[in-house]
Amino acid sequence: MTGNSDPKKEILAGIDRPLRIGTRESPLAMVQAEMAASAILSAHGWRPDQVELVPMVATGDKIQDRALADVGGKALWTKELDRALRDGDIDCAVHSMKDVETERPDIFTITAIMKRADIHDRLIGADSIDDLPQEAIVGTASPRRKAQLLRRRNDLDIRLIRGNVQTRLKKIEDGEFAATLLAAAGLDRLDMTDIGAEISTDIMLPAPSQGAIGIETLADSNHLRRVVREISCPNTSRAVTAERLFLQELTADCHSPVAASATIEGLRIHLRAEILLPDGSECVSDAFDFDMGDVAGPKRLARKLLGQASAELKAIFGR
Ligand SMILES: NCc1[nH]cc(CCC(=O)O)c1CC(=O)O
Repeated sequence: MTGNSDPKKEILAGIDRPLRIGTRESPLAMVQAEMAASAILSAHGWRPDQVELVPMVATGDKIQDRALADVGGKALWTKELDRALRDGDIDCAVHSMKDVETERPDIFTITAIMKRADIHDRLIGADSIDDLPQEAIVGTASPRRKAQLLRRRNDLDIRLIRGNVQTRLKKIEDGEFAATLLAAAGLDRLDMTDIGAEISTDIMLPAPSQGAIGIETLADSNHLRRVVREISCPNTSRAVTAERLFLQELTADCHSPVAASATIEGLRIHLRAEILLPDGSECVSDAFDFDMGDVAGPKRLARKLLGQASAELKAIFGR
């Protein structure tokens, strides 16, 4: 870096080609990448042609016949973007933070987390979980949603549903499933704001990081980090970091029956969380308040929940 001290100038000077933004190519991922792109453009006052989306297919998108929780190997949503980022084919990668493992290769860093959207889940196919017919077939690929549904309605017939948001909605229309659950954030971003009924977080606490979009860069690229971090929302970052530390302490991921939701209250973080048996027969939940910088807070909550769990529930988390 030269001694020239106008940071904006340095940033612009470094970009002798458009900023290449990597994304999965599902319709939702593309919308999210466009949101990141336009936020970067307006943060730096760039012209539209100074960013470029680079779409790619993730392993998780290719495998449609099984629950991803059953697929061996990790990084099902991130592997392809990781390779492109590592090889310099893209400058940054846009992810749904919910799908990003807590253990990431050291060469990457999550440089920005954008302002969070609605964290709720929405039920499609009925007005509420209690309104579902006896033994209704409900589609979900999420062990968390499955466990939370069964906890409230153990008569329900929960079956695997896969595919992107549009595919899943079609399966409800066609009557293959009576109902399904989708993140409000995804539906809203796809302009489906009037689809589905909001489920209270008391019934269905969301997945850690739900509703948050993150942008990853190489850890050693100061230049790109400065470009990208402009679009980070500090409070969303703090909340998502707390939820991810909780998840990490459990050695769990988005295929685990785990829910967590942090909110910022002044200089404190309020973190609610729960762990469940997959059949919903056990749910251990609690909430902690801790200071913003206290990275041990989320870990204490994780250990407290494990401490109250049965041997069977502990075993889900390898304890
Ligand atoms: N695992 C798929 C996934 N990852 C992120 C979202 C929604 C968007 C978000 O939470 O930001 C979804 C779809 C869903 O759960 O309905």
